[in-house]
Amino acid sequence: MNRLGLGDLVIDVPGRDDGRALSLGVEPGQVWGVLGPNGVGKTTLLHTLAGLRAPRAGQVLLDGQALATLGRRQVARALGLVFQDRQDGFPATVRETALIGRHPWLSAWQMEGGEDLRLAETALARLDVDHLAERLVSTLSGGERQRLAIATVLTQTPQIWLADEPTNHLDLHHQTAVMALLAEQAAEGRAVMMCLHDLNLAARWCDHLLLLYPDGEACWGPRDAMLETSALERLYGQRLATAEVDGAPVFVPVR
Ligand SMILES: Nc1ncnc2c1ncn2[C@@H]1O[C@H](COP(=O)(O)OP(=O)(O)OP(=O)(O)O)[C@@H](O)[C@H]1O
Repeated sequence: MNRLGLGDLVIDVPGRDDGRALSLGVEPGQVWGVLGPNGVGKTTLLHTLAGLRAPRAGQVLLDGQALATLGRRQVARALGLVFQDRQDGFPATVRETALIGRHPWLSAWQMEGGEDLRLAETALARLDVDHLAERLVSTLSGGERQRLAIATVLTQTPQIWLADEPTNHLDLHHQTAVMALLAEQAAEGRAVMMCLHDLNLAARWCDHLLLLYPDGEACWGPRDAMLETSALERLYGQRLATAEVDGAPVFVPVR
Protein backbone atom coordinates (compact mmCIF):
# COMPACT_ATOMS: atom_id res chain seq x y z
CA MET A 1 0.00 0.00 0.00
CA ASN A 2 1.80 3.11 -1.11
CA ARG A 3 -0.78 5.75 -1.89
CA LEU A 4 -2.30 7.92 0.82
CA GLY A 5 -5.60 9.61 0.03
CA LEU A 6 -7.39 12.38 1.89
CA GLY A 7 -11.04 12.18 0.84
CA ASP A 8 -12.92 15.35 1.82
CA LEU A 9 -11.15 15.07 5.15
CA VAL A 10 -12.10 17.47 7.94
CA ILE A 11 -9.78 17.14 10.93
CA ASP A 12 -11.08 17.49 14.45
CA VAL A 13 -9.28 20.47 15.97
CA PRO A 14 -10.80 21.00 19.42
CA GLY A 15 -12.78 24.22 19.81
CA ARG A 16 -12.56 25.17 16.16
CA ASP A 17 -15.22 25.24 13.47
CA ASP A 18 -14.82 22.87 10.55
CA GLY A 19 -12.07 23.97 8.20
CA ARG A 20 -11.87 23.39 4.49
CA ALA A 21 -12.22 19.72 3.61
CA LEU A 22 -8.91 18.32 2.35
CA SER A 23 -8.98 16.29 -0.86
CA LEU A 24 -5.62 15.22 -2.15
CA GLY A 25 -3.43 12.22 -2.82
CA VAL A 26 0.09 11.69 -1.56
CA GLU A 27 1.47 9.58 -4.38
CA PRO A 28 4.49 7.26 -4.38
CA GLY A 29 7.53 9.36 -5.21
CA GLN A 30 6.13 12.56 -3.69
CA VAL A 31 7.38 14.52 -0.69
CA TRP A 32 4.66 16.64 0.89
CA GLY A 33 5.31 19.35 3.46
CA VAL A 34 2.55 20.57 5.78
CA LEU A 35 3.07 24.19 6.82
CA GLY A 36 1.20 26.46 9.18
CA PRO A 37 1.54 28.41 12.43
CA ASN A 38 1.49 26.93 15.93
CA GLY A 39 -1.78 25.30 16.90
CA VAL A 40 -3.24 25.23 13.40
CA GLY A 41 -3.66 21.46 13.40
CA LYS A 42 -0.59 19.99 11.70
CA THR A 43 -0.05 17.29 14.33
CA THR A 44 -3.80 16.66 14.49
CA LEU A 45 -3.76 16.09 10.74
CA LEU A 46 -0.88 13.60 10.92
CA HIS A 47 -2.52 11.76 13.83
CA THR A 48 -5.73 11.58 11.80
CA LEU A 49 -3.86 10.23 8.78
CA ALA A 50 -2.27 7.60 11.02
CA GLY A 51 -5.70 6.50 12.28
CA LEU A 52 -4.93 7.62 15.84
CA ARG A 53 -7.68 10.20 15.81
CA ALA A 54 -11.08 10.17 14.13
CA PRO A 55 -11.79 12.86 11.54
CA ARG A 56 -14.91 15.03 11.84
CA ALA A 57 -15.80 14.14 8.27
CA GLY A 58 -14.37 12.40 5.25
CA GLN A 59 -11.88 9.59 5.24
CA VAL A 60 -8.28 8.55 5.00
CA LEU A 61 -7.58 6.07 2.20
CA LEU A 62 -4.73 3.65 1.67
CA ASP A 63 -4.61 2.54 -1.95
CA GLY A 64 -8.26 3.62 -2.17
CA GLN A 65 -9.39 1.58 0.85
CA ALA A 66 -10.70 3.36 3.93
CA LEU A 67 -8.09 3.23 6.70
CA ALA A 68 -10.82 2.47 9.23
CA THR A 69 -11.65 -0.81 7.45
CA LEU A 70 -8.08 -2.12 7.36
CA GLY A 71 -6.48 -4.41 9.93
CA ARG A 72 -3.99 -2.95 12.39
CA ARG A 73 -1.11 -5.06 11.14
CA GLN A 74 -1.78 -4.04 7.54
CA VAL A 75 -1.75 -0.38 8.58
CA ALA A 76 1.35 -0.85 10.75
CA ARG A 77 3.22 -2.33 7.80
CA ALA A 78 2.19 0.44 5.43
CA LEU A 79 2.59 3.55 7.59
CA GLY A 80 5.79 4.65 9.29
CA LEU A 81 5.29 7.29 11.98
CA VAL A 82 7.88 9.73 13.24
CA PHE A 83 5.93 11.53 15.94
CA GLN A 84 6.80 13.95 18.72
CA ASP A 85 5.64 12.23 21.88
CA ARG A 86 7.90 9.37 22.74
CA GLN A 87 7.98 7.80 26.14
CA ASP A 88 10.50 5.37 27.53
CA GLY A 89 8.14 2.54 28.47
CA PHE A 90 10.85 0.26 29.82
CA PRO A 91 14.65 0.31 29.68
CA ALA A 92 15.77 -0.57 26.15
CA THR A 93 18.95 -0.17 24.16
CA VAL A 94 19.20 1.74 20.91
CA ARG A 95 19.46 -1.52 18.93
CA GLU A 96 16.43 -3.07 20.70
CA THR A 97 14.45 0.09 19.98
CA ALA A 98 15.30 0.08 16.27
CA LEU A 99 14.21 -3.57 16.12
CA ILE A 100 10.73 -2.55 17.31
CA GLY A 101 10.37 -1.35 13.71
CA ARG A 102 10.23 -5.01 12.67
CA HIS A 103 7.27 -5.87 14.93
CA PRO A 104 4.57 -5.34 12.29
CA TRP A 105 6.34 -7.97 10.21
CA LEU A 106 6.69 -10.63 12.95
CA SER A 107 4.07 -12.91 14.42
CA ALA A 108 3.19 -12.58 18.12
CA TRP A 109 5.99 -14.73 19.59
CA GLN A 110 8.43 -14.66 16.71
CA MET A 111 11.95 -13.44 17.51
CA GLU A 112 13.72 -11.05 15.18
CA GLY A 113 15.97 -12.90 12.72
CA GLY A 114 19.19 -12.12 10.87
CA GLU A 115 17.49 -10.05 8.18
CA ASP A 116 15.68 -7.98 10.81
CA LEU A 117 18.96 -7.34 12.58
CA ARG A 118 20.63 -6.41 9.30
CA LEU A 119 17.90 -3.88 8.54
CA ALA A 120 18.25 -2.35 12.02
CA GLU A 121 22.05 -2.13 11.83
CA THR A 122 21.87 -0.52 8.39
CA ALA A 123 19.31 2.02 9.59
CA LEU A 124 21.32 2.86 12.74
CA ALA A 125 24.40 3.45 10.60
CA ARG A 126 22.44 5.58 8.13
CA LEU A 127 21.19 7.81 10.96
CA ASP A 128 24.64 7.97 12.52
CA VAL A 129 23.63 6.31 15.78
CA ASP A 130 25.26 2.90 15.24
CA HIS A 131 28.04 3.74 17.72
CA LEU A 132 25.28 4.08 20.36
CA ALA A 133 23.69 0.66 19.68
CA GLU A 134 24.35 -0.71 23.20
CA ARG A 135 23.34 2.49 25.01
CA LEU A 136 20.06 2.83 26.90
CA VAL A 137 17.68 5.15 25.07
CA SER A 138 17.14 7.08 28.32
CA THR A 139 20.77 8.27 28.11
CA LEU A 140 20.51 9.77 24.60
CA SER A 141 20.50 13.46 23.74
CA GLY A 142 17.45 15.01 22.05
CA GLY A 143 19.00 14.86 18.59
CA GLU A 144 20.22 11.28 19.09
CA ARG A 145 16.70 10.25 20.14
CA GLN A 146 15.24 11.91 17.08
CA ARG A 147 17.68 10.11 14.81
CA LEU A 148 16.87 6.81 16.54
CA ALA A 149 13.14 7.41 15.97
CA ILE A 150 13.83 7.86 12.26
CA ALA A 151 16.14 4.83 12.21
CA THR A 152 13.33 2.77 13.78
CA VAL A 153 10.95 3.75 10.97
CA LEU A 154 13.65 3.03 8.41
CA THR A 155 13.98 -0.44 9.97
CA GLN A 156 10.22 -0.84 9.60
CA THR A 157 10.45 -0.27 5.79
CA PRO A 158 7.02 1.37 5.39
CA GLN A 159 5.69 2.49 2.01
CA ILE A 160 4.32 5.72 3.45
CA TRP A 161 6.15 7.99 5.91
CA LEU A 162 4.25 10.40 8.18
CA ALA A 163 6.70 12.61 10.01
CA ASP A 164 5.96 15.38 12.52
CA GLU A 165 8.86 17.82 12.39
CA PRO A 166 11.46 15.16 11.56
CA THR A 167 14.30 17.69 11.89
CA ASN A 168 13.34 18.63 15.46
CA HIS A 169 16.42 18.71 17.75
CA LEU A 170 18.79 18.11 14.85
CA ASP A 171 21.90 20.13 14.04
CA LEU A 172 22.31 21.56 10.54
CA HIS A 173 24.20 18.59 9.16
CA HIS A 174 21.73 16.05 10.50
CA GLN A 175 18.76 18.16 9.34
CA THR A 176 20.11 17.97 5.81
CA ALA A 177 20.90 14.27 6.13
CA VAL A 178 17.36 13.48 7.31
CA MET A 179 15.73 15.55 4.55
CA ALA A 180 17.97 13.81 2.01
CA LEU A 181 16.94 10.43 3.47
CA LEU A 182 13.24 11.27 3.16
CA ALA A 183 13.74 12.53 -0.41
CA GLU A 184 15.57 9.28 -1.17
CA GLN A 185 12.70 7.25 0.28
CA ALA A 186 10.36 9.05 -2.12
CA ALA A 187 12.74 8.61 -5.05
CA GLU A 188 12.62 4.87 -4.35
CA GLY A 189 8.83 4.91 -4.75
CA ARG A 190 7.56 5.64 -1.25
CA ALA A 191 5.26 8.49 -0.26
CA VAL A 192 6.28 11.04 2.35
CA MET A 193 4.24 13.61 4.24
CA MET A 194 5.81 15.74 6.97
CA CYS A 195 5.03 18.78 9.09
CA LEU A 196 7.73 21.40 9.06
CA HIS A 197 8.29 24.72 10.78
CA ASP A 198 11.28 25.54 8.63
CA LEU A 199 9.98 27.10 5.44
CA ASN A 200 13.39 26.90 3.85
CA LEU A 201 13.71 23.16 4.38
CA ALA A 202 10.25 22.79 2.87
CA ALA A 203 11.19 24.96 -0.11
CA ARG A 204 14.32 22.92 -0.75
CA TRP A 205 13.16 19.37 -0.14
CA CYS A 206 9.40 19.08 -0.61
CA ASP A 207 7.79 18.83 -4.03
CA HIS A 208 4.24 19.46 -2.78
CA LEU A 209 2.97 21.67 0.02
CA LEU A 210 -0.20 21.83 2.09
CA LEU A 211 -0.75 25.18 3.80
CA LEU A 212 -3.05 25.22 6.82
CA TYR A 213 -4.39 28.63 7.90
CA PRO A 214 -5.69 29.51 11.39
CA ASP A 215 -9.14 30.37 10.02
CA GLY A 216 -9.52 26.80 8.73
CA GLU A 217 -8.66 27.69 5.14
CA ALA A 218 -6.20 25.43 3.36
CA CYS A 219 -4.52 25.23 0.00
CA TRP A 220 -2.24 22.66 -1.52
CA GLY A 221 -0.37 21.82 -4.68
CA PRO A 222 3.05 21.65 -6.28
CA ARG A 223 5.72 23.50 -4.28
CA ASP A 224 6.47 26.29 -6.74
CA ALA A 225 2.82 27.29 -6.95
CA MET A 226 2.53 27.35 -3.14
CA LEU A 227 5.67 29.35 -2.37
CA GLU A 228 4.07 32.70 -3.05
CA THR A 229 5.50 35.26 -0.65
CA SER A 230 2.25 37.08 0.12
CA ALA A 231 0.46 33.76 0.83
CA LEU A 232 3.28 32.71 3.16
CA GLU A 233 3.24 36.09 4.91
CA ARG A 234 -0.48 35.65 5.51
CA LEU A 235 0.11 32.09 6.70
CA TYR A 236 2.55 33.09 9.43
CA GLY A 237 1.46 36.69 10.03
CA GLN A 238 5.05 37.63 9.33
CA ARG A 239 6.67 39.82 6.68
CA LEU A 240 9.28 37.96 4.66
CA ALA A 241 12.20 38.88 2.44
CA THR A 242 13.15 36.39 -0.26
CA ALA A 243 16.30 35.47 -2.10
CA GLU A 244 17.44 32.55 -4.21
CA VAL A 245 20.32 30.42 -3.01
CA ASP A 246 21.61 27.26 -4.62
CA GLY A 247 18.61 27.11 -6.95
CA ALA A 248 15.96 27.25 -4.21
CA PRO A 249 14.05 30.21 -2.73
CA VAL A 250 15.06 31.30 0.76
CA PHE A 251 12.67 33.16 3.06
CA VAL A 252 13.92 35.41 5.83
CA PRO A 253 11.68 37.12 8.40
CA VAL A 254 11.83 40.90 8.21
CA ARG A 255 11.88 42.80 11.51
N1 LIG B 1 -6.57 17.02 23.69
C1 LIG B 1 -6.75 18.30 23.36
N2 LIG B 1 -7.61 19.08 24.07
C2 LIG B 1 -7.79 20.37 23.74
N3 LIG B 1 -7.19 20.96 22.72
C3 LIG B 1 -6.34 20.23 21.99
C4 LIG B 1 -6.07 18.88 22.27
N4 LIG B 1 -5.18 18.43 21.36
C5 LIG B 1 -4.89 19.47 20.56
N5 LIG B 1 -5.58 20.56 20.94
C6 LIG B 1 -5.55 21.87 20.30
O1 LIG B 1 -5.74 21.69 18.92
C7 LIG B 1 -5.01 22.66 18.19
C8 LIG B 1 -4.19 21.98 17.13
O2 LIG B 1 -3.10 21.29 17.76
P1 LIG B 1 -1.92 20.65 16.90
O3 LIG B 1 -1.00 20.02 17.87
O4 LIG B 1 -2.51 19.80 15.85
O5 LIG B 1 -1.27 21.95 16.24
P2 LIG B 1 0.08 22.10 15.41
O6 LIG B 1 -0.26 22.83 14.15
O7 LIG B 1 0.76 20.79 15.27
O8 LIG B 1 0.89 23.06 16.38
P3 LIG B 1 2.47 23.27 16.66
O9 LIG B 1 3.02 23.98 15.45
O10 LIG B 1 2.46 24.17 17.85
O11 LIG B 1 3.09 21.94 16.90
C9 LIG B 1 -4.20 23.45 19.21
O12 LIG B 1 -4.85 24.68 19.48
C10 LIG B 1 -4.19 22.56 20.43
O13 LIG B 1 -4.10 23.32 21.62
